Amino acid sequence: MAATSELSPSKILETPINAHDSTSEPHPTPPKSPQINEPINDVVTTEKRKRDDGDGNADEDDKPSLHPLWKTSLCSYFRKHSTCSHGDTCRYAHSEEELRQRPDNTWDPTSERGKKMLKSVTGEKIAVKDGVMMTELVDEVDGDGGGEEGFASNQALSKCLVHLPMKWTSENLRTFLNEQGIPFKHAKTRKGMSIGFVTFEDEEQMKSSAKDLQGKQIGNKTLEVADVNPRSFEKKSNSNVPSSGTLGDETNDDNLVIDGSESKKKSSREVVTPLAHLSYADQLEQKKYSLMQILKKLPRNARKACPNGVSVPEWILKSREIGGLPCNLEGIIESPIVNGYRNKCEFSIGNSLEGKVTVGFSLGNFREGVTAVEEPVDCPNISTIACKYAAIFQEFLQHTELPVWNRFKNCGFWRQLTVREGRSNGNVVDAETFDGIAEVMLIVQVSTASFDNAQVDAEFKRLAQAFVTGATSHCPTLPLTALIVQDHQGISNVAPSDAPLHSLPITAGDPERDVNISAADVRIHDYISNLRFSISPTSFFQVNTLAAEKLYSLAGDWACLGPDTLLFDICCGTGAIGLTLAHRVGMVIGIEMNAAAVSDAHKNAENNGIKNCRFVCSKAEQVIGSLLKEYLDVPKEQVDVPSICGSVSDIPEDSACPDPGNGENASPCSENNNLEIENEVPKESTPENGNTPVQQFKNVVAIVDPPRAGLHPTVIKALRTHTRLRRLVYISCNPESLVANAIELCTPSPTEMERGNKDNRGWRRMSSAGLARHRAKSMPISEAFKPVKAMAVDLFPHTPHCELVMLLESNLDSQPWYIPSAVCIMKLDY
Ligand SMILES: C[S@@+](CC[C@H](N)C(=O)[O-])C[C@H]1O[C@@H](n2cnc3c(N)ncnc32)[C@H](O)[C@@H]1O
Repeated sequence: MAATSELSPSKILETPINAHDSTSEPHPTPPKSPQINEPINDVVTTEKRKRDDGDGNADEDDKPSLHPLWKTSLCSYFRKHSTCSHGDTCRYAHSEEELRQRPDNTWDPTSERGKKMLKSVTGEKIAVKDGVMMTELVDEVDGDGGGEEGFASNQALSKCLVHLPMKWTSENLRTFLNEQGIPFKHAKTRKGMSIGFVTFEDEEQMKSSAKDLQGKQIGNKTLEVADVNPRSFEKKSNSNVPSSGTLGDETNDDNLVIDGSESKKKSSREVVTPLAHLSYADQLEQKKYSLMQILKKLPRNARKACPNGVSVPEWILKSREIGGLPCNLEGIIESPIVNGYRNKCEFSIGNSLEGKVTVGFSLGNFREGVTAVEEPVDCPNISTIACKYAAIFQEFLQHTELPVWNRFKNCGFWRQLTVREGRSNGNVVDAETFDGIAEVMLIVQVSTASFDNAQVDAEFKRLAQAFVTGATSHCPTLPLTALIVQDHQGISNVAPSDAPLHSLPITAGDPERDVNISAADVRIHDYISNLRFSISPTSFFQVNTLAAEKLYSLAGDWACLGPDTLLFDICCGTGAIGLTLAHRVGMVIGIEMNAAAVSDAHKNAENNGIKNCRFVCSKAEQVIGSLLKEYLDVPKEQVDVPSICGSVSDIPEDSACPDPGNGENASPCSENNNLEIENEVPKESTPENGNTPVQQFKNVVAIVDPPRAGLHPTVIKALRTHTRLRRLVYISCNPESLVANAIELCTPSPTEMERGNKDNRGWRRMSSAGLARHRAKSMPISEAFKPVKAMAVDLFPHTPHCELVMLLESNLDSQPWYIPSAVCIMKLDY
């Protein structure tokens, strides 16, 4: 990879990107060098590819000018024909062995390794290629009985097995070892994790068994064997071993670190900012390439899902001319700042590989056996201020009497630190002086259950004092606006939005200022497009404010807004999109399930003097139908738009629809948010009282910006089937779910509905695209959208993530089946 980072940006941009996939044949001509912010579609022609690598005979190491993507994709021509006229000089790999890893550490998604990786990512199981780095107390390994002596007393004769099937019990593991003829003394698994612990009779048995087990296949998983070492650092007196009953029965000798090979260990920089070793131009190139690979799934899957007897839409046919893409990917908008841009950082708390209680980033996935936390050293996306507060907190934790959360035992006290920053208007943050960062909110997540109130209160006082002293003793003084404690008992650190919050006084004993503001009133502020935004502790706000400004204005431009426009801002958070675009439309309806964010949105409208917005607090799937009906289902004579069959709210919520492919609900929601419609802004502009007659909105647009899982099927169905909604701007930080949702939105309807197509069995094993194809079949007959254009906006420099924006439009007249009366009959049929 050294050659990659040495390449100059201009070199990269002059070098063609391989974007041909297994469906494009014969060999495509590589596109003219794509420039940042220019269309980057690779045109497929019948010409042969030109070589760009001289005679192609030199060793890879001797080729500093090689494209970073050299041999990082499999040659589709070779795959199909088992031959390729370029032979060894082909820039695409002819075998899995020849295939190189991409600079962002991913593999060609069509390769075996790529598929494996994709599977593990979509199933939320991040592969442990980084080794096992468990630094927590693991003496009580299993809860499923066995009655055996724990292995803690035999650490020297124990090994940790990684990549076991998650569901295996200790009995499964023991059966497996017996079947494989592996002798052992004890064997246990850990519930909810893919690791197990095996203790052997003696060293010789351990060595030979470890050798036999290493690399064994269990299903599609490859077993890894890691060491279990006593944590010598724990032998010293450790103030983090609690005096309370929760962890108090541990002896220091029971503290273990399970450790993979040295060579595999990663730094927090590599984990958090895996692209940081590339120049920014190269990073953008990487992201475009990855996005293109994902976007190609849209026409492929929509074609597959296209019903028999219905002609394949033009956009799918044309996709071959643009390298298999669904529409032009118009480029990628750079982030205005690339370093220290994050205004929100969540720091884990755990033991470092050296055993020190550390506030920083986890080096991997807990379920896969990685618990080590390392300081946020050299992570260029993290602001200096956030690192300073992490360091202050880490120092505090060295002397606290309360224990750090233990993920094995689900007990402990200190769990997580979140640092949120607010800028002053128009300021680009200066990493050294903190100029531009006007406010900081610290949120410390704890679990107070089973701890003595008096002790907890005393610790909170010391904590507040530590932050105040740390902030004021720094030169220049660090801003500190609020200190919040979030009390959360759950297994993972992801707390529900209604987890109790308490505000701690941070006034350094100044009685004048020593009033405790209620946590519900605590906000920090930031600016987008000159509007001031209030942000509550749990409200979503884009982490890169300056880049978000570009994202929102792009979405507004593509939405074709005007005074006649009714804009639905779906998943609106604090109202950022709707409010920044409110001056360009007649009215905004924002929908958001987080009550604190909706309250922020109201405040933000009021504080910025915006009167044409209404914010509704609910899950979008629960209100989208009734809102569309309320605003759009007006008598025919009032609206100059063909109307098919009335309201989507007539469509029952699809309770039979499975959850998104990852097994999670599309929208986790705290119970108290459901279906509550909060006060509207402004009251007098709602249609019920007639001040804003609904017929004035000739143009109806939705901008959706859902969480990573994408939109709920009910929302997709409502957006697609409402005849007045013809333009949809989809913003997503997860292009996979955008593509999956777009498959449902863009696949043509059959001429008549298939009956009994609700068999969702097996959806858990489906890819998100497969599931979308399946769902597309049960979409009521309706006009499909078509992808018009797409553009990326880089909100996350140094990481593989990127926001993707896609414009989808529908054109009712172009549908051959569109005969209003006939359609109505079909709909009734449905
Ligand atoms: C990616 S954020 C976008 C927020 C906002 N558009 C912005 O740019 O700041 C997604 C938002 O969707 C909200 N959300 C998640 N599921 C939802 C649902 N089912 N209905 C409504 N809002 C939802 C989250 O609370 C979060 O505020």
